[in-house]
Amino acid sequence: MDSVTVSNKLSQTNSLNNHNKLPTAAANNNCNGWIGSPMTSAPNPKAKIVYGTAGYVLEDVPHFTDYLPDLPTYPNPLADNPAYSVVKQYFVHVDDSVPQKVVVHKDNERGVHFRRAGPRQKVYFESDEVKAAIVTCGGLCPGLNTVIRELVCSLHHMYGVKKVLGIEGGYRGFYARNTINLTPKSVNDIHKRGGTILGTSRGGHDTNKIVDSIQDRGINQVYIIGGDGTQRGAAAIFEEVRRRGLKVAVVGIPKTIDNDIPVIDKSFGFDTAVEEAQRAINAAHVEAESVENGIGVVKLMGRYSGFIAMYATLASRDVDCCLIPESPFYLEGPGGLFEYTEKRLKENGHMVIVIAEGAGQELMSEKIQSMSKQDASGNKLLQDVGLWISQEIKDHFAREKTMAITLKYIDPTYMIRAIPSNASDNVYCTLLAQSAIHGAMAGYTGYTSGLVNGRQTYIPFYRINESRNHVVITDRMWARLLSSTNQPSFLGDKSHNEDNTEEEEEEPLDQLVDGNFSDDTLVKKEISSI
Ligand SMILES: Nc1ncnc2c1ncn2[C@@H]1O[C@H](COP(=O)(O)OP(=O)(O)OP(=O)(O)O)[C@@H](O)[C@H]1O
Ligand SMILES: O=P(O)(O)OC[C@H]1O[C@](O)(CO)[C@@H](O)[C@@H]1O
Ligand SMILES: [Mg+2]
Repeated sequence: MDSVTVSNKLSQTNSLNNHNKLPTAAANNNCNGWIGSPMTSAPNPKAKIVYGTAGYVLEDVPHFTDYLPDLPTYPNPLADNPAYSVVKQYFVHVDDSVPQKVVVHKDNERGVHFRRAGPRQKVYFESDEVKAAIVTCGGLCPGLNTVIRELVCSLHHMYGVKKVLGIEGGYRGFYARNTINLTPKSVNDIHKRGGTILGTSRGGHDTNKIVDSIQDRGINQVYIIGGDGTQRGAAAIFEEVRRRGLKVAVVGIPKTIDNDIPVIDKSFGFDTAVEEAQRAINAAHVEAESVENGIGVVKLMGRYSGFIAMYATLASRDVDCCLIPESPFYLEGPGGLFEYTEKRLKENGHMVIVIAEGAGQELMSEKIQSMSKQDASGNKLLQDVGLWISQEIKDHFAREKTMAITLKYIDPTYMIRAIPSNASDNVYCTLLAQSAIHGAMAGYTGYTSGLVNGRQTYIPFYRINESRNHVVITDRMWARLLSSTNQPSFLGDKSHNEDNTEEEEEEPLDQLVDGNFSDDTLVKKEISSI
C-alpha cells in the first residue's frame, strides 16, 4: 500500500502499535490519524477504517491495544506445535485482508476488505492466563455442538488453554445459572448430537449483569454463538467491556439456519438444513404423485429470508412452486397461485409447493386478524402460513369444483433444525471456531468470525448488525429457480408488489456467481461510492 489513511481514534492508536502495523506504508506516510481521506467520512461512527491505494478500504476490528496500550505479548505456542510448525507461512501476515467483492472490472477501485483470520506470530495471552466462556443464544441450528466442541478442543490443543466454561441457557445464564467446566473429554462426541449441550434462550440480555458476571468470574475470552439478535447483544457486551477497560476478548460466531446474516458467504447449518429439507420434499412428492391431483405442501424455515426454501427447491427439482418472503404472491386471478395450481395438476397430475414460514404474511393478515405478538427477544411471531395456504387451496377447489384434489401438508421445520450438522458443516464449524480463537489470542475483540469469499475473516460487529441478508428476486439465482419450477413470477399484480419496488430498482448483484450471498444494499452503495 502506498498511501493509507486511518479514520477514527481507535485506529489512530492501533496504527502505532507493532502487532498491527497495518500498513507498512502507514508508517511511511506518517499515518497518525485524521489525515485527508479519499472518503469523506466513515460509514459508521464505530468504524475503524483504514484506507489504502486505489480505493482500498479495510473495515478493521478493534484490538486490545486500542484501549489498553501497554499489554505484553508472547510468542504464539503454535510455533512449537509439531502439527503446525511444519506448515509454510502458517502465521497470517499483518497486512492480509480479504476483499468483500471478488467480481470486479478493470477500472474498479479495490473496495472494502476485512481482516484475514488466522494465527498471528504474537499473542496477548499466556495459556494459563486464559479463562474462556462459551454461550449459545437464539434458536437451534445444526452445528452448534460442533462449534462448542471445536472451541474447547482447539483452545486446549492449540493454545494449551485448560479453563473453558460453558454458560447455560443463553445470555441470562451469565447471571442466573451456574457455569459448567468444558474439557476435550466432556465434549468429545457432542458434534454427533443436535441442539446445544449448553441450552439456549431468547430474551434475558442484560448487558451490565452479563459484564459483571464476566468480571466476577475472571473470564477474559467470551465466545458468543448466535444469530442477528445475539450479535447485537455481543456488540453491547463489547462496548461495556471496553468502557470498563477490561482485557476481555468478545467474539461472535454467527449462527442462523435462515442464512440471513449479511456479509458472510453463508451461515453454518444452512447446508445441513437444505439437505434435510430434501427428505420432506421427497415425502411430499411421493404422496402427491400417488394420488389423482395430489398436492404436497412443505413449510420450511425462513422468517424474513427464503434461502432454505430457494436452495431446497433448486436442489430437489420436484418442486413446482417456491414461495418466499421476498417475493410477494397472490392467490386469485390471472398469474395467481390458484390458476397455476390448476394448470400444473392438469399437465402433470400432481404438484409440490414449498413455502418459507415468512412468506405471505401480509396476505394472511388481510384475511386473518393479525396477532402481532412478539417472542422474548422482540422477534415477530409468525402465523402458520403452511396451514393457511393448504386450507386456502382446499377451499378454492371445493368452491370452484374444477377438480377433486388431495392435499398433504408437511411441516418439518423443527425436525430440520434439531439434527446434527452434516460433514461439510462440521468442517465449516471447525474452521469458524479455530478462526475465532486465533483472533482472540492475537488480541482482537469486538468481531464476528465469518467466511467471506471462501476465506475466514474478522468482521466488525456493526457490519453484521446493520442489515439483513435476503434473497434478491431480481438476481440470477431467483431467475434460475423460476426457470426450474416454471412458476409465475407474481409480478403481474402491482398491488401486491409495492413493497418490492425499491429492491427491484437496485442493480442486481452477482449473488452466488462468485460464491457470495451478500445482497446488502449498504455494501453496494459504499462500494460504488468509493
Ligand atoms: N438489540 C439487542 N441488544 C441486546 N441483546 C439482544 C438484542 N436483540 C436480541 N438480543 C438478545 O440476543 C439473544 C438472541 O436473540 P434472538 O432470540 O433474536 O435470536 P438470534 O440470535 O437472532 O438467533 P435466531 O434468530 O437465528 O434464532 C436473546 O437473548 C436476546 O435478548
Ligand atoms: O420457535 P423459535 O425457537 O422461536 O424459532 C423459530 C425461528 O427461529 C429461526 O429458526 C431462526 O431465526 C426462524 O427460522 C424461526 O422463525
Ligand atoms: Mg434472529
